[in-house]
Amino acid sequence: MTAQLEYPEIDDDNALLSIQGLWKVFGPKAQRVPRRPELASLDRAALAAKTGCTAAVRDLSFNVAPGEVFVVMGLSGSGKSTLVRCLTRLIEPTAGSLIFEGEDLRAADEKRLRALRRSKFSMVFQHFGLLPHRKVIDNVSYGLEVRGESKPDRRRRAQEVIDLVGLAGNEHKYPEQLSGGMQQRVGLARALANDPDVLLFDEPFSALDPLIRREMQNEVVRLHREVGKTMVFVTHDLSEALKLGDRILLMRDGAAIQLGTGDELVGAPADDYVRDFVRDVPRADVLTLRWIARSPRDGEPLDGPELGPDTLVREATRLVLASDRPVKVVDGGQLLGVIGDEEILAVVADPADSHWTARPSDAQPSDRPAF
Ligand SMILES: Nc1ncnc2c1ncn2[C@@H]1O[C@H](COP(=O)(O)OP(=O)(O)OP(=O)(O)O)[C@@H](O)[C@H]1O
Repeated sequence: MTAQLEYPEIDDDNALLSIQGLWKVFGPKAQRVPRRPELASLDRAALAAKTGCTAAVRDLSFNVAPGEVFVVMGLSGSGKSTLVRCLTRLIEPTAGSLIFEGEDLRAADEKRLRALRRSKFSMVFQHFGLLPHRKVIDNVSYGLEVRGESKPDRRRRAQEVIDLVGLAGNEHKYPEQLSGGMQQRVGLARALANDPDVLLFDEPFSALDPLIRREMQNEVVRLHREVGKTMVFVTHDLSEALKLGDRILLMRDGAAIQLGTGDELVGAPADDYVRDFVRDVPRADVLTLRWIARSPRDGEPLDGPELGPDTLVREATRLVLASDRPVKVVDGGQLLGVIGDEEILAVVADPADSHWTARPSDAQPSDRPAF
């Protein structure tokens, strides 16, 4: 049985970014596809065969909360890059609405869009996009220059973000003198220099080797903690998505397959596709106690140790196995359920390829933000 934990959606009023019915169709007479149900309902391959069109993004609706790290994940070709470019209309959507801070972005003219892209959004790309003939400090301050800020202001702000991303001492180097990881730090600093409301990342670390990649992921986690920016982060890497994302949108062939927190995707996959996707994830590192707590049985002692519902199974394992009493899962003084060896071992000893799903828990995700 699958756990049915409901995380309420962020409603439109408190969303920073609200996307409704978004489509991007490439190909001849693309506009007709979202409008005509007999075309809109075709899967990607059938649509391509019938019309020559590709639905890169199909009928996506979701809200992004202020301060959230929203991850868009999917295999190559699933539509991630197209989606993230549609958000600022670098790619013009075919249908749907885009509301940012209450403003209808699809109604914005070119001038307004340019201003928004300059002041509210910053993008970090896979291939850094640095200007090779400019020093680090001048790459970082480029956006401020375009915005017409004075040289002393630019320098001050550039230095601030260079320090923030750990590039101090490299201000006067040229990009080619830096390693890939350092170049991406310049990309990050440049994106932060504008003090945008939203940072958009398109597979920023895919070109980096695994160690540097992990280091840069940690850097994003740290920066998010320090500057608290809203982030939309595109990746095809599940572990990256789980590490960074408050919520993850899993896409396939342009459509949304599941939107949820990492533990929801792992604990309650929406279908076999998601189940396959998360099959190799070490569940004990992702699932929290709220997923495995059960109601106490008749006569069971309730004087065991207490843990919070957001404790990872991995962190609770030692205590649960060492305790001769069931561990109580307690939230704000309220008993949500108990956990014994059986519940822990079902997760920890689970072979990677078994069809595992969390059991329903009495625990309520009451301490989650109201998404
Ligand atoms: N300009 C275009 N013209 C026609 N088809 C396009 C265009 N851009 C993207 N597509 C198609 O749209 C689909 C989604 O592409 P997109 O690049 O958004 O996917 P992705 O998930 O970002 O993949 P990747 O990780 O490989 O970049 C693909 O089938 C792609 O071939």
